[in-house]
Formats: sequence, C-alpha cells, structure tokens
Amino acid sequence: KEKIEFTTEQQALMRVITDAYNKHQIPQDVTKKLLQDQYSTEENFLLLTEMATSQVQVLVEFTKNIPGFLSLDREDQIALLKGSAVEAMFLRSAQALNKKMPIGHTEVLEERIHKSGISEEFIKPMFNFYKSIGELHMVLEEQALLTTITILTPDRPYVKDQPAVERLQENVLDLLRKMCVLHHPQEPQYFARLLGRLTELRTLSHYHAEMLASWKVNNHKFTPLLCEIWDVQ
Ligand SMILES: O=C1N(Cc2ccc(-c3nnn[nH]3)cc2)c2ccc(Br)cc2C12CCN(S(=O)(=O)c1cccs1)CC2
Repeated sequence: KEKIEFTTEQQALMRVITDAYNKHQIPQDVTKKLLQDQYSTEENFLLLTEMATSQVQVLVEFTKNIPGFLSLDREDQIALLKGSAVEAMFLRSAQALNKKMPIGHTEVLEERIHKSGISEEFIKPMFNFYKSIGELHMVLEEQALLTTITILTPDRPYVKDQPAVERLQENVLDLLRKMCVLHHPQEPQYFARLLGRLTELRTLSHYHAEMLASWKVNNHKFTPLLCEIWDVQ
C-alpha cells in the first residue's frame, strides 16, 4: 500500500484551492428560481442563461484565487479564462447537479434543461457527461483540483507563455494524482479516468459553440458577460 506524503507546499496549495472552490458558489436564490413552478421553454432558457452568467462570475472569482494565476501575463490570464469558461462551467454544473438534493429537485432541474430549447443532439452528450461525472463520486478536493486543471490548460488559443501555465498545471496534476491514490486506493486507474473527463469536456465545448450559432439564429438573447466570454456578437 503506497504511503502518500504531501509536501508543505502541496498542503498549502490544496487548502487554498479547496477554500476558493467552496467560497465561490452560485447564490442560492439563482438555483432556487430554477426549482420554482413550471416555466415555458423561453423562460427555462432565460433561467439557464442567468445560471450560466452566475457561473462565469463564480469562475472568474475562483480563478483569481488559484496560486500563481495573477502572476501570469495579463493577456494570458484572459486567454485562459475565455478558453476554459465553457468547460469549467459544464464541469461545475455537472458536479453541482450530482450533489445530494432534496427529493425531486434533481428531476426538476433535469426537466428544465430538457425543456429549454437545447437541441437533442447536444442534450445527449451533455447528460452522458453529467452521469459519467456522477459515477466518479469525486471528493470535494478532487472536484476543485480538476476544475483548476481545466482552467490551467496551456494550449488554449492565444496563450503566449505556455511553459508558465504548464508549470502551474503540473503542480496541480501532481497534487490530484496523490489525492486520487489517497481517496480511491482500490482504483489505480481513477486518476486516468478523471483526466479522461477533460477530453469529454472539450467535445462538449465544441457542441456548445455549434449550439451558440443556432441559438443566435433563433435570436436567443445572452447577457453582456456571456457575449464577452463566449465571443457572441
Ligand atoms: O444550465 C445547465 N445546467 C443546470 C445547472 C447548472 C448549474 C447548477 C448549479 N447549482 N449550484 N451551482 N451550480 C445547477 C443546475 C447544467 C447541469 C449539468 C450540465 Br453537464 C450542464 C448544465 C447547463 C450548463 C449551461 N448550459 S448552456 O448550454 O451553456 C446554456 C446557457 C444558457 C442557455 S443554455 C445548459 C446546461
């Protein structure tokens, strides 16, 4: 049985990232609205838009707490945020929807997504991802680290100093690998399975880009923040 040792730096990194992940959550009033009475397709879409806007705000605040992020080149900070916004939002949303909720809440939320005008071709991979995240039973630290790894992806478009991002991401990958051995000692492949989800996230973000184009055509309105981060004109 491998003895897992964390360096002092790794313990500090784990604490900062987990605290930040816990601190920045979607306000209850926004999620509560999703649970209220029946809405039309348009109203559901608007609610999901409101949620997504909240998710982006939470993402920006969380990212600012990632050790080393604010020391990166400012334009690279923007490139990392824009490049990871959709993936981080889907990861965060899947993790949130997999949380234990009062009886019937999860079904109501799932129904809302089904009845929001999102086309079936996108709904299917989205729900597959959501269920595959649920099956992993990630502990909170793993969720926070995986979200951080998504944000610190060096090969996003327009990132100039990729080695600087790689160095930050490598520290978090090392930490996640150890956390996986610690929390899932019976599953030596668990760490690899987590990283496999990141590949699925990239596919989802390609679907999302296509959906944006079709939503634009159907004249769906987005908030200024979403237009900014999703490059919607
Ligand atoms: O809204 C979603 N939800 C519901 C949701 C999201 C967050 C929380 C939550 N609670 N606490 N913290 N977060 C709860 C439920 C959800 C759940 C799982 C996956 Br996979 C994905 C999603 C989306 C993400 C955004 N898209 S979107 O396509 O970008 C789009 C934008 C505008 C209109 S449609 C829709 C699906």
